[in-house]
Amino acid sequence: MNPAGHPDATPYDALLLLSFGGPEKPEDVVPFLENVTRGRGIPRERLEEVGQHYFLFGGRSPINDQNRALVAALEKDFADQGIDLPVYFGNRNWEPYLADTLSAMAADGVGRAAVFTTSAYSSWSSCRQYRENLFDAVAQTPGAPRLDRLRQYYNHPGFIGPVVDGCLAALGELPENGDTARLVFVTHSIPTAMAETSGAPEEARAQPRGAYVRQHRSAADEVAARVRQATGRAHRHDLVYCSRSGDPSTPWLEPDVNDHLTELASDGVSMVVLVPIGFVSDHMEVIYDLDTEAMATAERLGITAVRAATAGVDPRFVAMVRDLVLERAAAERGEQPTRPAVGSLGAGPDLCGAGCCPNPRGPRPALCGADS
Ligand SMILES: CC1=C(CCC(=O)O)c2cc3nc(cc4[nH]c(cc5[nH]c(cc1n2)c(C)c5CCC(=O)O)c(CCC(=O)O)c4C)C(CCC(=O)O)=C3C
Ligand SMILES: [Fe+2]
Repeated sequence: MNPAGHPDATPYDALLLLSFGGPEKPEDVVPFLENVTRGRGIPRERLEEVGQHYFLFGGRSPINDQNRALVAALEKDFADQGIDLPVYFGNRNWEPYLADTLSAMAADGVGRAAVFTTSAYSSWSSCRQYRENLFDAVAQTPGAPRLDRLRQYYNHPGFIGPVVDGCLAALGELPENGDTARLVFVTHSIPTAMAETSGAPEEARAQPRGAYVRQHRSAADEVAARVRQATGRAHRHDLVYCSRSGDPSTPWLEPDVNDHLTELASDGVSMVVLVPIGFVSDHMEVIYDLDTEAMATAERLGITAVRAATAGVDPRFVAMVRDLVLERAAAERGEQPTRPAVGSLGAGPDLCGAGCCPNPRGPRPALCGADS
């Protein structure tokens, strides 16, 4: 608490919401895809296919609107709590670009900011890549603020709670309250080599499957256990993948959600809840890859499927962001804050471990690590 009795966000002057970005009109789609895939060796056919997903939705991804809604919810939450902290928004791949946001922060006199990313898990793609982008954007911005990326939150109760309620609501929409439904947890596939090297190197040696899969399993197990507690029924659950990209000859995490549904149908499963455990809002991977493609697969197979809600702007998720800011602020002041985490993996570190989640194309400087 500060002298006015409000929670103390010292030493921070601002919060930066950092996200992926998405196109907002048809003319944006191709340049957006070029931004995302520059130097990534993604085959032309895959790009054309993904472009079609965006055009199916009028060339507009919902992700930026969802992030603007999160910014507004955070501003209101901070105001209600008496926390005087402006909230900025920047993206890796589309407007508002991170570097432009940092310039605006510098112009506003922001000296130090906490950074919350809309990506909850460890891997190069979902964590270190964001930190590399932070390094690059700071390097090109005169007077850029000092930035502290907030810790991973895949196992924070403010994330798990809304996902559990999303599952319960989805079960309620199924016949017989979904009593025989399978919980199918879905996340973004990544190359298996990237999954294996995700997390800190010493962690990877102890647990060779990598932090990305381990963290998802932990979150999925925790959600399933809480659903069981609430319903009194044990639903079997699986972790599967969507949105595979890249060169078809490179192995990526499997099974794909559509293949898995086919497998479930042949095992006689007739009801499924799709749980987008890897995503925090209903962006294109959710509304196309799950709501459009996987739902069509389920229908073709005679499976009744419902998709569980993502955290979005659930008040517990918004409060989680506030708590992570205050927790880190306290730690930076030399205090020992409590660090909420559910499941067996514990709260992640404030600074990513040295050499964690290596870039498949070779080392690049990154902010917010023990070796930065
Ligand atoms: C782990 C992960 C997350 C979750 C964590 C996080 O959120 O960061 C995520 C999120 C997202 N991915 C998104 C969009 C795309 N991802 C692509 C390509 C790729 N994703 C990858 C991984 C991930 N991606 C990877 C390894 C590639 C291959 C290229 C590369 O090595 O980087 C491509 C290229 C076309 C294609 O799919 O091939 C697009 C268009 C959007 C925006 C959605 C919207 O617009 O609403 C979001 C939130
Ligand atoms: Fe992606």
